Amino acid sequence: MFEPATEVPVLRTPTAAPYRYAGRIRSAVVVGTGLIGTSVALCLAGHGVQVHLRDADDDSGRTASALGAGRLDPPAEPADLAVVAVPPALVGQVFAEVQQEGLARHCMDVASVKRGPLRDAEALGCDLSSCIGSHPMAGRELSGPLAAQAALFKGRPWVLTPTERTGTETLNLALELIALCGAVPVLMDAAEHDRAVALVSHTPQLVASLMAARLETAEPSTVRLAGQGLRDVVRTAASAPAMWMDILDANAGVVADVLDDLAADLTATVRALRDLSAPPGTGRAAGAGRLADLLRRGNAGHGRIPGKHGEAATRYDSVAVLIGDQPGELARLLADVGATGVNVEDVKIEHSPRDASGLVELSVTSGTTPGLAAALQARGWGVRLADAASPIP
Ligand SMILES: NC(=O)c1ccc[n+]([C@@H]2O[C@H](COP(=O)([O-])OP(=O)(O)OC[C@H]3O[C@@H](n4cnc5c(N)ncnc54)[C@H](O)[C@@H]3O)[C@@H](O)[C@H]2O)c1
Ligand SMILES: O=C(O)C(=O)C[C@]1(C(=O)O)C=C[C@@H](O)C=C1
Repeated sequence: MFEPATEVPVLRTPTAAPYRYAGRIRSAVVVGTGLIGTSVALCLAGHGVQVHLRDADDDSGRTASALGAGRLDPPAEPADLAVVAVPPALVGQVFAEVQQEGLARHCMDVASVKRGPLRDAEALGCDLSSCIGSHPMAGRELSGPLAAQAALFKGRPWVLTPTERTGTETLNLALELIALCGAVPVLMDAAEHDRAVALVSHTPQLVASLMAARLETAEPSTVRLAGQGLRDVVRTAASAPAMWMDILDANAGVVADVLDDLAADLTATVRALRDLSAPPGTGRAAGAGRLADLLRRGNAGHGRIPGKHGEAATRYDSVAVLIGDQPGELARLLADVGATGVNVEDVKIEHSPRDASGLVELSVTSGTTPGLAAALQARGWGVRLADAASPIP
């Protein structure tokens, strides 16, 4: 396909390998100062890069600047790199503007689809040797600069889609940007990327929306019972519809193929449940078998989701601690955990809908739970040990 740059290690699969920072990016322009653009800008500014911000919406630019993401004036001479973080349908147009204005010597975008922006840039006559497509596999269900986080990309895969026309310097700058954001580069071609994200990102978004849509007309007394299971499934249903329309528009056929397979599984599951609800001796056993097989396949698929830093999912034990709903309570708990010397790998908080309390689930390395639970109990915390270890994706 193309020759990877020699100076910076290029990885086909995510690992937590260290990167050399070659110091190529001294200045950058971030176009689109929403969630992703501002998060990137905060990373760059945090590494001493001179960051210039541009957004079609003045408020967005001003807010990002006030957060310390960069300055609002344009660079006096072309910046080393423009990071284009606008909706996917506008990427080609913004690449063309950056090149026509001489705003930066190289451009990369971060859009969630890769074939469309490349096609648009080509159609608009952009110099593709200095443009590169990319997609950080990290985000939030929130938009805008106020949702930005410098740590958003830490340990996450960040896809790069260079073509045979991409210049080595452009690729090196993109790799350096990914390194500065603490992410892990994964090289793919644009079509391969779009097929992969149809399964791991675009279909999950639709499933979340479909499930959440079921709640629209549900009885308030039903919705009130929502627990963590539902919240985990529907979190991304809160995402901005306009952005997702743009993404799905650019990958519609591929996503429809994945949904066809899912629809077949749904139909089979409905049949299995109908059989299971029939009187004994009329196919109940077969229905139960097919349902059990689906649940087993779910376990197997879940187990394939990589853990932190792209490693195989690690199994952790968990300790659940009851905390009161008062200022400083969580900080006091974490300080007490810290005092025991046990490293917390993940924290989940389940709020009680009725009481002024919550259940904090601390995931810790397997084997450390008995000592941790005893130490916390000794400090007055109400503690429950979970029966089963849970993998952290
Ligand atoms: N949201 C996510 O989780 C996520 C994750 C990875 C990649 N992405 C991709 O990142 C890009 C940005 O997404 P976001 O979530 O940050 O969106 P956002 O809505 O938070 O920010 C987009 C910003 O682009 C600005 N903008 C629109 N048109 C512009 C133009 N012509 N010139 C300058 N600014 C313009 C908007 O005013 C807005 O501030 C999208 O391409 C998206 O597909 C999003
Ligand atoms: O976790 C979220 O809220 C996301 O937005 C994540 C997510 C994803 O599906 O992984 C969504 C779309 C982006 O293109 C990249 C990341």
